[in-house]
Amino acid sequence: MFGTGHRSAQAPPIAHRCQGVPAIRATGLHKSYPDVDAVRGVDLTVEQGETFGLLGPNGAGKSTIIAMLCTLAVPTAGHIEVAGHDTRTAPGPVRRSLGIVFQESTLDGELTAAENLRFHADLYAMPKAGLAARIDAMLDLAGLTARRHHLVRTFSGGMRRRLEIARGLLHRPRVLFLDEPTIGLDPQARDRLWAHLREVREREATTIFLTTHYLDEAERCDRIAIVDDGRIVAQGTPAELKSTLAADRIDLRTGDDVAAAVALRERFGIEAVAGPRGLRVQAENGARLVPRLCAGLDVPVYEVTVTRPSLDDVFLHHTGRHIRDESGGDG
Ligand SMILES: Nc1ncnc2c1ncn2[C@@H]1O[C@H](COP(=O)(O)OP(=O)(O)OP(=O)(O)O)[C@@H](O)[C@H]1O
Repeated sequence: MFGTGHRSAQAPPIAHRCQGVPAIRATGLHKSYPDVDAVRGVDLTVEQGETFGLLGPNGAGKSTIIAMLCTLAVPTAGHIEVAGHDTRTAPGPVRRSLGIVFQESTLDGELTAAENLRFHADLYAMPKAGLAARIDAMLDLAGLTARRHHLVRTFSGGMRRRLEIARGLLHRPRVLFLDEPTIGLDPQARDRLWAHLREVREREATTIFLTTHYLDEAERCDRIAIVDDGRIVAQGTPAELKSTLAADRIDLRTGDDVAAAVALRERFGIEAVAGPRGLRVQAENGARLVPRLCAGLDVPVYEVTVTRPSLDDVFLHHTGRHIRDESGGDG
């Protein structure tokens, strides 16, 4: 289990005290198993206070990357620093600097919410002074003050996840790692969890590093790395990544798609393909083009939709595949 922490339970969030050192710096990460090279040359830097997401389909290597960053897996090659500590030479300080929320719950259902937190405090040898107040604060952050004496086995999936986050934060880590934090939650519970993560970030000043295969969750991160087949294929803010794809998608429902396709080719030099609603074309500045397109077609146009590039388009651009086809995730 993770090592002991001897900071005062009342100390301010350490993220305020160590400006300048990246929360995470990983270079040349590789992880090979006998049958598969799960991670094949990953470099990433996460600044303090960022919410950073690894986006990728199932099997892309996200959990393996997070496991190496958390010292739970030893890299085959490469170098990692968490909060300035080397995971190979200083695993203890690294472990004290991080909190982890795994995909599978590791709470004890036969203990109450408060008992689960106290158990964690014992594991981390947190000092008794200020501990009760810290537990109160974490239960308040999780919205579970009224349920503090209830057995965890009576909690909903969302409540458990919030309690796990509270537990991960109890010892004031500099980085909170979350592996697929919303897996198994319904859309409302997912939304509530994201609101919760925003509050965590504001109140605790913690760097948040998460994995997801949901495009809408990746959109909520400050920066993301898109992972496929053990490699990072693109990295940046969601807006930056989407801006690298110039073309918008325009879907047209017309009175005569064949005639419209001919007119688009002859008058605008645009090749249309069959789309879900009729015709689909790709073009820069779709919103500006639409009035000209409609005026230039001799057939009735019943419906036009312009869609800006999505992170799925970015994934498609870099890998030739849709992320949601493989993950069953949303769009
Ligand atoms: N302990 C292990 N032994 C052997 N192969 C493994 C091990 N852990 C992961 N792998 C393999 O490494 C590859 C990457 O798996 P990983 O779990 O990191 O992907 P992921 O992106 O997190 O996917 P998921 O979202 O399904 O967890 C997969 O091919 C997986 O089968």
